Amino acid sequence: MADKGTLYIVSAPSGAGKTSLVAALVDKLAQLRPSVSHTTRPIRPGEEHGVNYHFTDRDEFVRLVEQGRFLEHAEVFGNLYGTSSDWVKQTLHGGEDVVLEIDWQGASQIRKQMPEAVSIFILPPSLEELAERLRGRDTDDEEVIQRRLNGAQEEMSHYAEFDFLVVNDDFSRALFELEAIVEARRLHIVRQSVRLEPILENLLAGR
Ligand SMILES: Nc1ncnc2c1ncn2[C@@H]1O[C@H](COP(=O)(O)OP(=O)(O)OP(=O)(O)O)[C@@H](O)[C@H]1O
Ligand SMILES: Nc1nc2c(ncn2[C@@H]2O[C@H](COP(=O)(O)O)[C@@H](O)[C@H]2O)c(=O)[nH]1
Repeated sequence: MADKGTLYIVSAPSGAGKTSLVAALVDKLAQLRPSVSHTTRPIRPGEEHGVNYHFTDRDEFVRLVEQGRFLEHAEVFGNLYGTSSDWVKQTLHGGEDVVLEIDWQGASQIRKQMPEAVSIFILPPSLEELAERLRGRDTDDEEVIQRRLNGAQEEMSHYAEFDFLVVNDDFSRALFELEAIVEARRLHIVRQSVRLEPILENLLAGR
C-alpha cells in the first residue's frame, strides 16, 4: 500500500536546535507527528521515557535490531539510536506526516528505502554559537559536549545530501522556513491529487 503521509527527516549537529525547532513545528502544524526514537543513552533530568525517547539497554536494542524492528539505526556519540519501523509505517499509512530527528547515517539509510522522504539539514550560525548552545542547555558534562563538538563538522560535511538547508540563527525565521517547506510539500501533493482533475479538465476545456 502506498503511503498517504510524507516522511520528513531533520538532521543537524548536536545542539544546533533541531529538537526545539521540531517541537515548535509540531505544535504549529496539524497532522505532523514526531517519531520517538529508541536509545541506549542515559536519560537526562527532565526527560520522560516514551516521550523524549524509549530508553533501552544495549541488549534490548540489539535484540530489536535483530528482529528488524528499526527503519534505521546508528551509533552516535557512543550511544545507539533507532527509529521504530512499525510506528512510522502505520502513521504514514494512516495519512499523517511524520518527522524524524536523526543523524546523517540514519538519514542515508532512510533515503535508500524511501527516496520520496523530504530531508532537511539544520545549520548553526557558527561553531562558537553551537558550543554556547550545548553549554547553555546544561544537559551534558564537558566531556560529552567536547565529543559532540568534535563530531559537528563530520555531521555537517553531509549537508549536500539533504533536500533543504535551514540556518537556525533567528529561531522564528528558522521555524518559518521549516513550516514553508512542509506547507509547500503539502500543496504539491494537493496539486497532484485527483480532486483537482475535474477542475483542471473544465478550465482547460474553456468551461
Ligand atoms: N535559534 C536559537 N537561538 C538560541 N538558542 C537556541 C536556538 N535554537 C535552539 N536554541 C537552544 O539551543 C540548545 C540546543 O537546542 P536543541 O536541544 O534543540 O538542539 P538539538 O539539535 O536537538 O541537539 P541534540 O542533537 O543534542 O538533541 C537549547 O538550549 C535550545 O533552547
Ligand atoms: N540515526 C539516528 N540518530 C538519532 C536518533 N535519535 C537521535 N539521533 C541523533 O542522536 C544525536 C544525539 O541526540 P541526544 O538526544 O543524545 O542529544 C542527535 O543529534 C541525533 O542526530 C535516531 O533514532 N536515529
